[in-house]
Amino acid sequence: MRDGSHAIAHQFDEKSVRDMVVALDEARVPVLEVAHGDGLGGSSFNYGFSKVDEKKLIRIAVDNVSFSKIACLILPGVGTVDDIRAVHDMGVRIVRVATHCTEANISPQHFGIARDLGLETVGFLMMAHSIPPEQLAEQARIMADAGCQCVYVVDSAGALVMEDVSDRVSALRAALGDDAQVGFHGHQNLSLAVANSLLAIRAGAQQIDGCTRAFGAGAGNTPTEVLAAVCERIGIRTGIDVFKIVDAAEEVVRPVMEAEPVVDRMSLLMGYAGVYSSFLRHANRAAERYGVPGPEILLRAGQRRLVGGQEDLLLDIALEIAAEQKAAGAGNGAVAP
Ligand SMILES: C[C@H](O)CC(=O)C(=O)O
Ligand SMILES: [Mn+2]
Repeated sequence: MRDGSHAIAHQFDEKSVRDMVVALDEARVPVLEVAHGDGLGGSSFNYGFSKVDEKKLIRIAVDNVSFSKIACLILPGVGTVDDIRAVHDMGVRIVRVATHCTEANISPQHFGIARDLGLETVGFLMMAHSIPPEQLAEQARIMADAGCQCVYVVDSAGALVMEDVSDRVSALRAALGDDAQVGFHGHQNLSLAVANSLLAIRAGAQQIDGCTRAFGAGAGNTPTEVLAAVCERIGIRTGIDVFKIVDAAEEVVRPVMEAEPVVDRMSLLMGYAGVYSSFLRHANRAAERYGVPGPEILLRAGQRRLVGGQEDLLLDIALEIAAEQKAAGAGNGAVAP
């Protein structure tokens, strides 16, 4: 539900969250993540305002599970340690601290406080395609040393291709040993999220993210029901009830979605150019507002290696393209003196 929040511009209401939580809990999904798409405190001009306060939605989630643990994501600086304390008091069991993959050094305070509160901890190294495995492993070590119990390779752009995933997971496994588990969070922009998740499992990842019906940013995330079915076919026990998750995906989650995430020109280019999946709706809006091509915005965002938090720079790029278009238009048909 947290990544799905991006796909509906953070417009979840109470009923949708309640219905999804009940269905996923019944399907025995071990962890359910609820928050604004950009984590606790994400509701803002830069990221987009939530329709319903995330704390209300988190309360609903906590009150409606009997099996699943509720998790919240937090980006240090977007959310604060007070948010961690608040969600702990509400009954959240897991805190997932997300940083850009080169910035693990902003996470130790958050892991420390979460562990002191008795929360389970997960670290999210976002845009993991943008640095090599050994460097990613060094960043993972910073998180583990700070008390993180599972460090994720986060393919925010859906840009990792097969061995790109297993090499990163293996590097993290080697660097972390028994100190922390390794996880994988995939996006579908190159249609590889399920295959990449299997490769992550084979390389030793113990926690894998998914979204039923792929309901997440960009072309969506690893579809949980597909991954659960595939795992069952090849003898990997997830504990998820395949028939119940398939029903939940079709009957409960799909009706909440505005549209099915697809690999179309925009989302494919995100995977191709290594662009943060949650930029999709922001780029579409900027393209429409300034009358410029969305794909061009994404390609330039990739060239500039924009990272999460730089959503406002998509507007700068759109304005730059608009200015170029105007200059080219003014040049056309001009008569030489
Ligand atoms: C805050 C981001 O949306 C986290 C995430 O899901 C990703 O980087 O992917
Ligand atoms: Mn994501």
